[in-house]
Formats: sequence, C-alpha cells, structure tokens
Amino acid sequence: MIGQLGLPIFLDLKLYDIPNTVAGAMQAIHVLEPSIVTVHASGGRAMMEDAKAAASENTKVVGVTMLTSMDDQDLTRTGIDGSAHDHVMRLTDLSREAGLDGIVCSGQEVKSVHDRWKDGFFVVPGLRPAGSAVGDQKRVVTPRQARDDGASALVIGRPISRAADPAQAAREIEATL
Ligand SMILES: O=c1ccn([C@@H]2O[C@H](COP(=O)(O)O)[C@@H](O)[C@H]2O)c(=O)[nH]1
Repeated sequence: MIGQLGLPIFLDLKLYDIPNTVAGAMQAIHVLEPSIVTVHASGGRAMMEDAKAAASENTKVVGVTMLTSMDDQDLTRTGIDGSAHDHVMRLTDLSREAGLDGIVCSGQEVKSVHDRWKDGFFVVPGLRPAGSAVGDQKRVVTPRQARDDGASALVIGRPISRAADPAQAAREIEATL
C-alpha cells in the first residue's frame, strides 16, 4: 500500500544472522523495492558486505549500531567495555568499511558520526520533542537537535502515533525543524 502511494519504504528489519541467511532475506525483499533496509552492524563485516551485495541497486543498507533504548550500563551488561559513544563509533567504521550506505545511531552520537563520515546516510530514532514521554528510550534528543547535528532521516514513533491527534502532533514537530 505504501509503495502504491509512491512513498519510499523504510524496512526496519534489523537483520541479524549469518551472511548467507541475511543475503537471502535481502534478495527476498527485492519485490518491495525498499528505499532503506536495516541490518545489525554487530553481525560483522562479512554479513554486512553480503547484505549490501544482495540488496537492490536503489536500496540503502544501513547498520544499526547500538539500540537507542540502551545506555552505557546496559552495554557493559552485554559484556562490552567502554562507552556507548565509543561503541557506536567502532560500529560506524565497520559499517563503512563493509560498504554500507550509512548507520542508525542516537542523536547523541550523530554529530561525531557525521564528522567522520561526511557522505554517510544517518537514520536517527530515539527522538522526543521537549516534554514528551521518553518511555523505553534512553539515548534521546529532540528532533531539532538531531537534524542540526546531521541526521539524514528522523524516526519519530510514539510522540506521533500515541498522540490524541497524530496529524497535529506531526505538524507541531515539523514546525520545530
Ligand atoms: O536504535 C534503534 C533502532 C530502531 N528503533 C526503532 O525506531 C522506532 C522508535 O519509536 P519511538 O516510538 O519513537 O520510540 C521504533 O520502531 C524502534 O524499533 C529505535 O527506537 N532505536
């Protein structure tokens, strides 16, 4: 339906599997002609290389670095030492080396990511307009902050979908940009 409306399709599949399986999934979605597909950067370089190779020519493949619902402490609990910032930078570099088009990161890192990858495509979720409920997100910034810091695409879910008047909420956010 979205495709029939002529709107670009963002498939946030967050693929995370061995290279052969991820490549098969990428081939299976050719029919949808997605503009953007996500894979987990922590799946490794070979997986990302094969994902990109199997994607349609017009599909941007972006690597999810570290979920915006996690902070430094959550990262440590997964067995990874160091800060969220450092982890995102490491996975950004790996995504770039693998030939991806860009990454997914929080608005707290997008300025640094943009500084080291000038022509990358950066998807930023975890966005909250001032005063709106944070919910399960931990690394949040406002949509305006993310845009000013170099985000290519803003992902805004519940502040719009759970608003009493979603269309009005979207307009109010747009007015801040
Ligand atoms: O690190 C990530 C990666 C993806 N998401 C996705 O973005 C939206 C955010 O929804 P909100 O309601 O605005 O929190 C959701 O679909 C997530 O799966 C993310 O939040 N963080």
